[in-house]
Amino acid sequence: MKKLESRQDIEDLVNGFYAKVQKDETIGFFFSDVAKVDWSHHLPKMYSFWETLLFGQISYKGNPMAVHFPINSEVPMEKFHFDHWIKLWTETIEENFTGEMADLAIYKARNIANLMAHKMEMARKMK
Ligand code: HEM
Repeated sequence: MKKLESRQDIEDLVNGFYAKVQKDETIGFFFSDVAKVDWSHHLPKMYSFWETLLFGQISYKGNPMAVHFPINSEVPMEKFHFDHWIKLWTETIEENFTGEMADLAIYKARNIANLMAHKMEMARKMK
């Protein structure tokens, strides 16, 4: 199987992941109904986000946590949503890629998702 090693690989991975997300019954509605995501903006942002995290190519400058708070105040983003997000991400990687970078992409996503789940829960408690 292929190593995760180029910008093109990241684009393929991100496209594959969000194709799953869009038709997913557990988390798809956050994108289509709650945030009404413009995919032509969101996807390139996610390519850069992952390129920055994995290859240290600083192409993403943003605050990945911040955009999720307004979504969370409309519809609670619960731990099980994040667990499901991780499941889809891990599946997409394992179906297409192998090697250290692929493992790192799973590891980093899991850390961020867990932190994000915690922050969303805290934000709901502060209300
Ligand atoms: C259930 C879990 C998640 C849901 C439903 C979700 C949903 C969304 C939505 C709807 C947006 C678009 C916001 C907008 O443009 O208005 C977004 C942006 C984003 N998400 Fe998530 N997300 C989840 C988990 C994650 C995780 C685990 C990560 C990181 C590993 C992540 C990283 C990002 C980044 C980098 C952006 C773009 C931020 C920017 O605009 O600079 N998300 N997310």
